[in-house]
Amino acid sequence: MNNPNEKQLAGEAALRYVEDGAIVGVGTGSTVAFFIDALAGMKDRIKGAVSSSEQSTARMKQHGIEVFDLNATGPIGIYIDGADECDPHKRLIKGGGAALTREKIVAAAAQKFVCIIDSSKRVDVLGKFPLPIEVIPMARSLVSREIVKLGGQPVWRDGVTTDNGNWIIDVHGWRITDPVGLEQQLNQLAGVVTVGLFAQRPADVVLVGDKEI
Ligand SMILES: O=C[C@H](O)[C@H](O)[C@H](O)COP(=O)(O)O
Repeated sequence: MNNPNEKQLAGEAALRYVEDGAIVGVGTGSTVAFFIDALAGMKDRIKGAVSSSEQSTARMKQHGIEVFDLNATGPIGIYIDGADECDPHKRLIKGGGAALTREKIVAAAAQKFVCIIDSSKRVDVLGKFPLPIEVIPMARSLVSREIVKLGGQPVWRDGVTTDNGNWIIDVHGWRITDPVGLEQQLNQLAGVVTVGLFAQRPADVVLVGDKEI
């Protein structure tokens, strides 16, 4: 079960990693919402943020936090985001909220990725949570057939369009023992925009509640 208390603790604890004058990379989701609310308390000490979704942008703007275009900032020091699953090597499944593509972009631009989760997200092997894959809409069936060949069960997240105008396939039934290999393999399929595996670029720090693991 997701634990809102631990999510709030993690969101607030992440402030420890935010330095004065920073442009902060900000992820998406219910745990990040706690982080954004906490960040609002120090908004006069930071320069602003780069956002990974329209949802997080709206919440930050409500708080008066300035949101920059990543093209205007160059590399950023810190990225704070949640996850759907986290293994002992800090490799993640993300994209339960369909924000995986912009999340992966901002994570790639950041020197340090701090992942904030509650204890329900910790697993030994990734894959119990269905793996989200963002696809170009015309490639949905093609990519789904390729996933079946790889032993997965693709389910179209019908009715969901990402901030980038694409669709999501959730893949059930994979026990992901080689996350880096699977991420590379799926990235090569025509029509795949982003795989919700963060294995080639795992988190640097994971906070479970207010405890760093
Ligand atoms: O697309 C959504 C993101 O990857 C979220 O960071 C992830 O789904 C975790 O969300 P939450 O903090 O709401 O459990």
